[in-house]
Amino acid sequence: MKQFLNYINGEFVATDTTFENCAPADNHVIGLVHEAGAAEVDAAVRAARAALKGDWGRMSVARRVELLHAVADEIIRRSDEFLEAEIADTGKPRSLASHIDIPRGAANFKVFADIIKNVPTETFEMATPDGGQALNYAIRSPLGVIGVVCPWNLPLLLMTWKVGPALACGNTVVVKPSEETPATATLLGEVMSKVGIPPGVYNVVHGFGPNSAGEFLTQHPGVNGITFTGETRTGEAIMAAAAKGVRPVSFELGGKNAGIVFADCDFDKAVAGITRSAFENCGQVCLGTERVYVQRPIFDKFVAALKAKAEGLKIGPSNEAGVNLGPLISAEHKQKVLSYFDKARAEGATVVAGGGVPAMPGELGHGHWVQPTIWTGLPETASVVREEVFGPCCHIAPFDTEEEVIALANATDYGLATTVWTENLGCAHRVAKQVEVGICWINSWFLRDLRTAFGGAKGSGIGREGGVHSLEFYTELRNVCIKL
Ligand SMILES: NC(=O)C1=CN([C@@H]2O[C@H](COP(=O)(O)OP(=O)(O)OC[C@H]3O[C@@H](n4cnc5c(N)ncnc54)[C@H](O)[C@@H]3O)[C@@H](O)[C@H]2O)C=CC1
Ligand SMILES: O=Cc1ccc(S(=O)(=O)O)cc1
Repeated sequence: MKQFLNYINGEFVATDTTFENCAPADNHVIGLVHEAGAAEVDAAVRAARAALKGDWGRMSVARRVELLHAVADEIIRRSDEFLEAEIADTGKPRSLASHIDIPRGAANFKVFADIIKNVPTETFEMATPDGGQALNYAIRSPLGVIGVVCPWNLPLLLMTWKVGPALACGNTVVVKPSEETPATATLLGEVMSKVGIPPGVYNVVHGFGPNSAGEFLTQHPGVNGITFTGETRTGEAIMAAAAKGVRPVSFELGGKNAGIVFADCDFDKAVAGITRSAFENCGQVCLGTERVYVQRPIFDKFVAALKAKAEGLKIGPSNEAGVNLGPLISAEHKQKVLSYFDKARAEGATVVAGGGVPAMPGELGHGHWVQPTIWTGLPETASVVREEVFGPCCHIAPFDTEEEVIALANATDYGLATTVWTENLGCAHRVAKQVEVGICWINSWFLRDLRTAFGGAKGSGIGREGGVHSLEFYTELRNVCIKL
């Protein structure tokens, strides 16, 4: 049976406590994950600290950049292995993982290596009170040992989105992958060894959150900063842990994102865009659209078109040709999503599409499948309109005016992303300016340039990462003032 080991100080480390890693598609056991206890987490943090003072800490930026490019190249060279590992762990369609997860996993190393190579720091000349001059210039130093706590929805992509810039800035990392998806973080350990990243720079500790590796890592006093992607409630627990020692956090949390469709939109493009934003990755994307607001003149036509799209999506295993929708990540998450399906019905929803569990053949019957689901007719106070479901579902409501839809979009504690569909650029800009989110897409969704700022407003996060914004978190900026 496959064993998923911790990766500490350049070595794969087994422990006595293991748990099963199961495939979401049919629930078969993929392998055993070796859970890190407090001792292993401590060893990983100590190794990361030692590496900061060793070869890695002394390395030139040029050499660091070279090594990170080598990491990216090695991921691409082994992309079939990464792809198989990611598909087994998540059950997502092969087409999705091969076009998004794995290439982005590699790109995250190259892009941030190039940014650190090219980004300047500021200098200011100043007059001094004695009539002389002084020169200020800034130096960026690594923050130190970074704890990286990851979710399961885009395991390699979201982990490297943190590890790439952290290492580019000269930090060392201890990664805690989600307990649901241990494979690609472990495989990345092999890549790090192969290309010559010094021991202790990249460490992986497996396990759960509370009273396990996640908590041990975030409470460890040797961790200088914590970057986390996951649920808002978990963010609260991690923030409490980070308060001890006043350590900085960067949080990418949940969302309840609105899609806004104006009557003057390019109808077919809007339908295709909302289909993707609601159902891609089986709705398990923090940027996904779970609330759709459609201007009244095209409301009925839009609902009918989205229903046709949802019912046309092919549900099935990763390797089947033409599959659009995989399973949910776990039995527990399926229960959560189905409980929202029940609540929607109980609160008076009209079920336009789906609403249940598809019949799957053979062993797939043990998997965590749900139907793409659309509701209408609910008030804004309904559970599935207020709370993040993180499944393949959306509620569609009509609106009349621009002002009204902006108020509807903003009436949430979250503030991650919005997608707006209109041919009127003036309207698009007015909406973009007023929606309380970190990311606003116009006539598009999940179109990412890694140099741009990414993060959530309100309850959807703290801080921005991406491009030079990542440097703000992963480095300490020191001003040097020389009296000339
Ligand atoms: N804003 C963003 O960029 C993204 C946000 N998410 C959010 O993530 C959620 C789904 O991911 P999940 O993995 O279920 O999130 P989660 O919050 O349950 O778990 C995320 C990670 O935190 C760890 N963890 C849990 N409790 C912990 C604790 N007390 N201390 C330390 N670590 C702990 C888990 O083991 C896991 O590695 C959704 O709510 C989604 O919106 C997911 C992807 C991106
Ligand atoms: O699911 C959340 C999510 C998806 C993508 C990205 S990014 O493209 O790496 O910015 C971040 C979070």
